[in-house]
Amino acid sequence: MSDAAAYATFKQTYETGKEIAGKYQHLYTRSLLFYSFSFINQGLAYLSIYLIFVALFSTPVETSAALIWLALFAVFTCLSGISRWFAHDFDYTGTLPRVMHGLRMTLGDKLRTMPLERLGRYKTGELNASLSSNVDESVTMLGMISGMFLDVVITPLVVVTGLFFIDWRMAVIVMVMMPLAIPLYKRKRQSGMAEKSDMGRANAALESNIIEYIQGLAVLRATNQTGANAKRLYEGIIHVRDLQKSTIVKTTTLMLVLDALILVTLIVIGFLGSLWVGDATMSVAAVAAVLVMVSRLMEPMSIFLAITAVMDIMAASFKRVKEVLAVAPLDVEEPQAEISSYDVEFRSVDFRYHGQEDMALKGVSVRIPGQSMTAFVGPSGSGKTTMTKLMMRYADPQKGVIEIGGADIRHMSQGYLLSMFSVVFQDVYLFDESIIENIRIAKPGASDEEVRDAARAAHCHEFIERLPDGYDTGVGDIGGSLSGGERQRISIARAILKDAPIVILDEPTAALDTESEVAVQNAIDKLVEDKTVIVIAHRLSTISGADNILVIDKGEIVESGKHDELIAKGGKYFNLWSAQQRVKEWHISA
Ligand SMILES: Nc1ncnc2c1ncn2[C@@H]1O[C@H](COP(=O)(O)OP(=O)(O)OP(=O)(O)O)[C@@H](O)[C@H]1O
Repeated sequence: MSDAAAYATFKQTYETGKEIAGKYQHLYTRSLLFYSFSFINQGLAYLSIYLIFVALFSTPVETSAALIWLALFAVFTCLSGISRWFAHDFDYTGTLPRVMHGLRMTLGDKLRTMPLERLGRYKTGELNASLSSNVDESVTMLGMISGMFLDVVITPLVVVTGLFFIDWRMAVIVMVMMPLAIPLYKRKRQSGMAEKSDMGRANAALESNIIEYIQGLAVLRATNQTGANAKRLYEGIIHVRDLQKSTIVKTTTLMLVLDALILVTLIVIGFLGSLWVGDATMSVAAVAAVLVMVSRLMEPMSIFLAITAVMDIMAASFKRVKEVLAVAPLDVEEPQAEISSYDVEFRSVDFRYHGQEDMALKGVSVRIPGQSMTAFVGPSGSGKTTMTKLMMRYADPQKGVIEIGGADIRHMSQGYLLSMFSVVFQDVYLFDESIIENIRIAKPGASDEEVRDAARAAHCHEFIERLPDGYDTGVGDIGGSLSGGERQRISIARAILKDAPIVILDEPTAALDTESEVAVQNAIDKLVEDKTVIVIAHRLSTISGADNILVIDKGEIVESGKHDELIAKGGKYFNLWSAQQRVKEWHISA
């Protein structure tokens, strides 16, 4: 234990423990002090066994002295037990679950404020692992480890110090034998961290493979690809099994060697003790007491390597938690912005996605006037969605400024900025709650009547009323039985309820049949009244009435104007329009 590397590790573990404990640090430190006090008393209790034996082995037997030393033994044991009670899991009132809760809440807040672009780089399973198993492992192991570690260190130290007063030769034997464990410890520590990191990575990858496999099962079945993906999952399971096997084999071997070392110590003590009793340089009481004490140390010493494994798992798990906590939120610059309108302006905006070579947006400068309808058109991958994402601060552009109402959006809090937007996507996510709560999510606190009014305006009241429990029908109960158009209209009801001044429509009617399209279009007409409306459109016929059309190509705005102006110009828009007209004609003649 006096070895520098071991000391550093103990210190690091202590520091990690303080970090995990967060605002309960003082209780953690207090708990360690109580544990230390407990194990000092435990060592003293073991030493008092010697005094009891001396009294019992004397002729005649000194019964009253034996009883006094027994009382002392009882006092030390009680003090040890009581202080362990105060130390346990920081204190006996349940601090540990509070630490776990606190850490999860901090992680939850981090996910809420993390730039969406950064969030998108994680696999679902990775975040799942950080929030659940890694938090569990970090905190639970912290609770386990503090007591175990101090038990292994302090009790033997007290006993060995006491042994010097009983028989220095015995103390030397124990001091020589015990440090032999240090090379084992060092070897285990070196390989341990790498193993635990590998295991952590393999488990996170497996969790994310499982989630992706389950989420994508419907698509995989439809494309008859279950076999190929199951193979990836199977390989992940095998990899985790192999890592576990190798860790168990290594750890068990080292533990058996350590157990053997302790047994050899006992045999050496018994053998030399017998010789020294024989030449009258040591008493029978002393040999008996030393054998009892050293065998009592066996249990904590034999779990010594298990403790190092726990220290490694805790450090590796908390490292993953810390990686998530270290992601910087999008800063909100001071002073907070005051806005005068809902115009949206891009000034020389360049944006490149993380890890991509090509720019998604190049020198985009455009003003989208408030209370008007602007359409983004252009080929797939041209940057239309990226423009809408940047308005909501999905990420900050590498160059340029985005303003709303004349104010830089970096000067707006996330809550304020997002309160200005309603978005209707093609894919509508419904939470596993009732229909009414699914709509109310857009405006928590809205009354039932407000929600129903929004649903009526979005033309979904009728189909909701026909569901088994009307508005209280659980989305989980009806599963995928809502049609695309119905889901769209629920999404529009959310947007109507939110009543935000800027509405983004990501081509919501593109995937619908004609009947649903008419219903959804009616709902949209209600939603966009008096709003700044931005429509991402592939089918140009749906936006020919827009106040302004921006034609985007390879991240640049290449044309802008009204439909008639752009047609007259005979450029990119004209080509897109003509191509779509030709497709329509083919459909009619086919
Ligand atoms: N999360 C992402 N990470 C990396 N690259 C991305 C990401 N999202 C989009 N891109 C890339 O940025 C470019 C612009 O994408 P964007 O989604 O803005 O295009 P779009 O015009 O909306 O396309 P579509 O009409 O197909 O939706 C594309 O090259 C795309 O591959």
